[in-house]
Parts: sequence; structure tokens; C-alpha cells
Amino acid sequence: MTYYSLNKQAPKTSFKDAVIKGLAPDKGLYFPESITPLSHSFFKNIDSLSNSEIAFETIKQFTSPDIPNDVLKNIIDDTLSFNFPIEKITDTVSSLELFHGPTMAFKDVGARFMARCLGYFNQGNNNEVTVLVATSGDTGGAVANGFLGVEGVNVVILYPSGKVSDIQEKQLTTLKKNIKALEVDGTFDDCQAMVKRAFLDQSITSKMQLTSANSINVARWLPQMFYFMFAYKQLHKKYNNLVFSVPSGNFGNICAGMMAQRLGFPIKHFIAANNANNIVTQYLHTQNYTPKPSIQTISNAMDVGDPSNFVRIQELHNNNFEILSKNLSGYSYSDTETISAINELYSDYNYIADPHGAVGFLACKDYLKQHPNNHCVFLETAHPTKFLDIVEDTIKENIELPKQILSVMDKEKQAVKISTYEQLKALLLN
Ligand SMILES: Cc1ncc(COP(=O)(O)O)c(C=O)c1O
Ligand SMILES: N[C@@H](CCOP(=O)(O)O)C(=O)O
Repeated sequence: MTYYSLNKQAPKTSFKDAVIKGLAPDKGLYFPESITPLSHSFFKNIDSLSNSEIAFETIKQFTSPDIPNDVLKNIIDDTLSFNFPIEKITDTVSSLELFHGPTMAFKDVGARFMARCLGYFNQGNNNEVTVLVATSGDTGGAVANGFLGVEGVNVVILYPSGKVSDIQEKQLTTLKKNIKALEVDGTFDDCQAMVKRAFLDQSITSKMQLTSANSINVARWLPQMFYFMFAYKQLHKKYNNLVFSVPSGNFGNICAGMMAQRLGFPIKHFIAANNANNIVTQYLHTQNYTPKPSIQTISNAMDVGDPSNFVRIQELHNNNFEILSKNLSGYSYSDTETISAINELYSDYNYIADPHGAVGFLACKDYLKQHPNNHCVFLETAHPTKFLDIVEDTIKENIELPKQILSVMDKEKQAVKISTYEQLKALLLN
């Protein structure tokens, strides 16, 4: 597959090069030059395909010819070693649980897939790659876990000080080895801006190969398509009117869902479920896209004031507002509303949701009020114990900690505090 930069000022490139560079030299996000819908027989036979087979059939056009089929199959088998179950909440609402991986947030699939692709590209050469990643909570832990011990790869994670949960912080600061955490005095947007600036800083890039493990990297973003496909496989016999409510921050996940739709998956509509960081919801109401400094909320991983992937969403809809607004709705909720939703899910349906999933549930309910006769799937993007204090205080129950969480609880945090880009640069160059 050939990829082009959405800023259209950089040469086209291969999958391998797009993964190794992360961001195009003109600061644009890479985008596939073609998207070929899957065959009729794929959809006819989907019930007999395993998750790995579905993933292989859907992603191979984007990785070929740089990753041979047998290698791709192994990467996928290794990546998808856990389940993606659906829980029925009501007759019209289901939860797609994406938190059964090693760090218990949906980022595990993309991070593991990308780590394995980079590991493959690095085999037999001595060129070290430094993966720079900005996190508002979950990407950092998933990338730390996915890239731990990958040869020739050093990982540097920037996270906003005091704005991630205790467990998220443990997951991204305790692994050591090739993983370094930088605690930034600022917001997620400050972290993301520093990372993007480093990619364009020739005094750094002339000395080291930098890449990104945020969803700006095609190998982190594209595997997120799988979730929508696995949900379709589980639900298509029961419902022919599926809409997805996606708790959104950087908009990589929902954009991956739209890629699945372009491949032929019959998804009727997407709902961007936002917290108070409602840039896209506002855009859908006003047609004005106005990035703002992010606001701290209890669904912290969505505290993004300038979502990177919105440009990809626009590209997928021909940069045409009419087309986009037919396919995407947006809703935004306060922390108080989120807490009520956690309560409602627990007391009425015996379901323990995390704050991100709860925002997704609220958006399903509001969409269905205006558009009945659909079945709404909200993505439960993180395990509730990642936000232990909030969830336990809300439902007034203790929740059992899964082994993935217990394994990091007592580890010692190791992070370097920084507050400026110059400090990041000095750390990278040393
Ligand atoms: C738990 C959780 N939910 C939702 C999101 C938002 O996803 P996206 O950035 O792909 O919109 C994130 C972070 O990205 C997350 O960690
Ligand atoms: N919510 C994310 C923010 C970064 O998103 P990404 O998908 O672009 O990595 C986080 O948890 O860090």
C-alpha cells in the first residue's frame, strides 16, 4: 500500500516507511492511497472466520507488500490473544468490551500490532528507533507493555502530571528496561505538541530515528478497525441496524471504525461520545472547528483539545460537511452526568462501567431517543478498575482487581519531570 500525507507536501511512501516515520515530513498524517472493499464471499462466510482470520483479511491490503502474509498472520495471532466480548445492556444497547488485554484498555491491540511490525522491520539491522508517545492515560501503558523488550526500540512516554489515574501512572512508569516515562507539567495537548515538534526538529532527527506510537502512526491506528468487525460478527444475525457510540478523544478509534465501514461493514451511523472536551460535537453543530485547551475530567483519556485524527475523518468523507454529518453525530457530557450513568448502569443493569464507557452509554441513549429502531453498541474502552476511586465511590462497592492491575500496583514509579520542549530535547539527545 502507498500512503500519502494529508498535508500533500511530502512524497508518497510505503507502509514500512510510514510506520518508521510516524508523521510525514510536512507534519501531515499518513493516509492509504486506496481502500478496497472486502468481497461478498468474505461477508457471506464471516461466521466461520476466527478473529485472526477476519483481521488478516481486512488489514493485509494496508501492510502489503512490506509484511509478507505468513509474518502478518503471526503478528495478528500474537496481537489478538484475548477476547472482545459483547454484553447486552438492554434490547437496544450493548457494550463491546475492549479491555481484556494486558493493560485493560482498548489501546492494547494497536500497540501490540505496531510493536510487532516495528520489531519485524528492525530485524537484522542495527538502526535503533526511538518511539515517542504522548498519553492522556491509556496509550502510555499499552505502548509500554507492547514494546517492552522489543530489540532496537527505545520508548519515551510523555504524560501530563497529576492528570492520569494512579493505575494508569503505574502502568506507564514502572516497566524500566527500554521504556522511559516523562512527567510533563502541562496537559495532554502540551505532551502531544512536544512530540510533534520533536518530529520536525532536525537537530534531533539528524541524530536519531524517531517515530510515534500514537494513533497518528498507521500501524497503531488501522488495527483498531478490528473491534468493529468483531462486534459485527457477534451481532449481525440479531440486528441489521448497528450504530456505534465511541468514547472519543484523539478520534483514532472512531476513525478506524469508519475505515471498517469503507471496507464494507454495514455500520449505519457513528456517534462521537465526548466529555467536556467537545470540539468535534461543537463542529457538528456549528461547522466551526475550534481546538481549545483541554479540560480535566473524570474520563481523563478523552481530555484532548485538538484531536489528531479529525483530519483523517474529514478525508474519509471527502472533506464535505454534509456527507460527514450524515454519518456522524456528537454528544458531550459533564462529569456529573457521567457519574449518574455509572450509577444507572450498575443499579438498573448490574453492569460496572468505567467513566469512558459511561459517556458512550449516555450517547447511545440520546441518539436512540431521536433515532429509535437502531441497535447501539457503545465501546467499553477501559476496565473500571483503572479508575478505581471514581467507580468505587460511585457504586459504593469494592471491585475485585484483575491480575493485570494487581501486577503493577506495588511497583515503583520511575519518571523524570519536565516542563519545556528544551528539556525533552536534551533528554532525547543524551
Ligand atoms: C479508555 C479510553 N477511552 C476512549 C479514548 C479515546 O480514544 P480515541 O483517542 O481513539 O478517540 C481513550 C484514549 O484514546 C481511552 O484510553
Ligand atoms: N486517549 C489517549 C490519547 C492518545 O490517543 P492515541 O490513540 O492517539 O494514542 C491516551 O490514552 O493516551
